[in-house]
Amino acid sequence: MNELDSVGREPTTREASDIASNRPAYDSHQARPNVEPGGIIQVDRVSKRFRNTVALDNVSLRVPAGTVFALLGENGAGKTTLIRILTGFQKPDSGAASILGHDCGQHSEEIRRKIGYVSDSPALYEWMTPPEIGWFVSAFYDEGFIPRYRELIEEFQVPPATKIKSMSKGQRAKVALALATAHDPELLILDEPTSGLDPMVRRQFLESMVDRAAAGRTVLLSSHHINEVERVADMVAMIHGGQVKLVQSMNDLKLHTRIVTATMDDAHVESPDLPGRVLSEMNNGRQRRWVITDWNDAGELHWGPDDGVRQFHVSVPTLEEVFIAVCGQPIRDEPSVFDRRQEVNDGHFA
Ligand SMILES: Nc1ncnc2c1ncn2[C@@H]1O[C@H](COP(=O)(O)OP(=O)(O)OP(=O)(O)O)[C@@H](O)[C@H]1O
Repeated sequence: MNELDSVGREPTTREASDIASNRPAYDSHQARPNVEPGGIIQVDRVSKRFRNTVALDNVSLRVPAGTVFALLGENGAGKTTLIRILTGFQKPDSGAASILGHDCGQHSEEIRRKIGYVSDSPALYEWMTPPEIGWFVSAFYDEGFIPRYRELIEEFQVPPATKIKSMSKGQRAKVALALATAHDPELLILDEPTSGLDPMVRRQFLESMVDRAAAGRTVLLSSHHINEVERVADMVAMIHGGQVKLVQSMNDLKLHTRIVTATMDDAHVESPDLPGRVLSEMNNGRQRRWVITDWNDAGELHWGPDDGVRQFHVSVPTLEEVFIAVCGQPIRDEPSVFDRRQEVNDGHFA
């Protein structure tokens, strides 16, 4: 048994299944295979500056096939700039990016034909109805496009006779998603896809992303909704001030990230060694708090009076707590519904 703690509490495997059981019904993390990094998207040392603003600073990323990969960052972090570079709408100042082996700057048309892309404010022909716009866009794709598009429009319950200009934001978003996915792209890129949508429509969007990944497709999604990312993403890249601060699979985050809090004997005691990499440290007199990644399961804490530790406690952080530790500030979002911090380790000394 792979126990972490000093008092014989739950092993990591149990903890992972407990976490999964708190997930909403549409979450299919457990059903999906572990995908090895393959690099359907490759970003190498990309930088982009707008006058005095550094939008991207030496960003490198690999997005494995068959995953929902989330770019998580606060407003202005650089998410849209990265997506615009990937889709060829913007050129990097330096570095290189490729999708499905095609250079994003040189082969943007080829890339756009192969992928699906929904921007944060999709531009649709206002005077057209859903069938008309579908017919128009189908000219760029094979004959399978129209039947799949019809299916999606029906599934999303979009009113077929209503012109785009008379549609609600959610209905327009559904049309945009149907247009972006009817050619069954290997890669779907979504920039803030659920922003401004009502909960039902958001849920449908999230479900469809998870379904796509389950079918082996890849979804790159930009978001500052931590709770949504936590529910649907397989991997997350935390972006702050144009820099990628952390890239990790959600599984690894849960298994190998911990918060350790300790009360020391006195304020001057040196912090003891920790089995992992410290993301953040809070030192407030006798109270210490560390957010740690690369937590080594074998590295049980055996702290005691000899270490100057009076008592300590180990728990699994929420994604938001990891984000704050990594990026140094909270992300503006509604409270996470996936607040499932669990105690996995504590020890008390008289
Ligand atoms: N065309 C532009 N001209 C000048 N500055 C820009 C331009 N595009 C982006 N920026 C700046 O680059 C930085 C990154 O912007 P970006 O839109 O990529 O962030 P974001 O993470 O997508 O934010 P949000 O979540 O608010 O959409 C911001 O400071 C932004 O003001």
